[in-house]
Amino acid sequence: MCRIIASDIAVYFGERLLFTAPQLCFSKQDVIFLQGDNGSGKTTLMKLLAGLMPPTQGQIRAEDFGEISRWRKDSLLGKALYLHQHPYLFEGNVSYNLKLAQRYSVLSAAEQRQRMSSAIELAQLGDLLKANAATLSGGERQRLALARAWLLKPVLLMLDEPISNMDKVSQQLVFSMIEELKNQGTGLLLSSHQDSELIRLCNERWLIESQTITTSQIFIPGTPVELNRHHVAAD
Ligand SMILES: Nc1ncnc2c1ncn2[C@@H]1O[C@H](COP(=O)(O)OP(=O)(O)OP(=O)(O)O)[C@@H](O)[C@H]1O
Repeated sequence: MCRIIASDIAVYFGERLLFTAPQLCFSKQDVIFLQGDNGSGKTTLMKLLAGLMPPTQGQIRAEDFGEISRWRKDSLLGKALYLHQHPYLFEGNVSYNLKLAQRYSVLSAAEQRQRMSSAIELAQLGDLLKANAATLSGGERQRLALARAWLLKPVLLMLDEPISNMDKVSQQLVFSMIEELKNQGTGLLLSSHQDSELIRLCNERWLIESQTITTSQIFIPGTPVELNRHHVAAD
């Protein structure tokens, strides 16, 4: 099963310890709620798992992804997609942003077409296709960014505060897209600095508190619990 495993990691900025974590495992089909106060290190953890920065101590490795490309062979880059809470959009209109993202898709042409129309419908971007991305509201930007990720059908996706600062309508649209990604088997890591509706979708919680990351199961009534799913064979 595709997964990213962090072992005995610690992150320091200068002398300051941000957090430590003995063992974290983020697998396809996991839906994890990452909770911690502002400044506790949620974004930093996502950057580590995306391979955008290394931990100060410890090791992070990817398993079972196959070879994406030669230059990425030993790298975490490109394995878990990370969406920043203030997403970067390309200069141009909404349609251009979607088409540019699709260039990186490895799906068949038919599936790409199908995902493009479902992305536009689910994110309700139909009336905005010709709008300049720079003029979009915060909620519309988030919806466009999630639609771009949707096009790629990622194995693992990390969403940083995906429904913060959104009105109810945008929250509901994003919530539905996340739920749909979950149903399709995408592994999700969803961060929030507060209690959130998102936790209803999750089967695990990672909590950053007192500079330590702890993990616990979230038991959803009526859902079978898969035993030993977090057992990681020692190297
Ligand atoms: N490159 C860096 N150098 C020094 N300090 C940093 C660096 N990156 C992050 N920090 C600090 O680490 C802390 C954690 O930042 P991070 O963005 O990971 O927190 P967060 O939990 O995502 O916060 P929020 O909920 O406010 O988004 C902050 O105090 C931040 O200023």
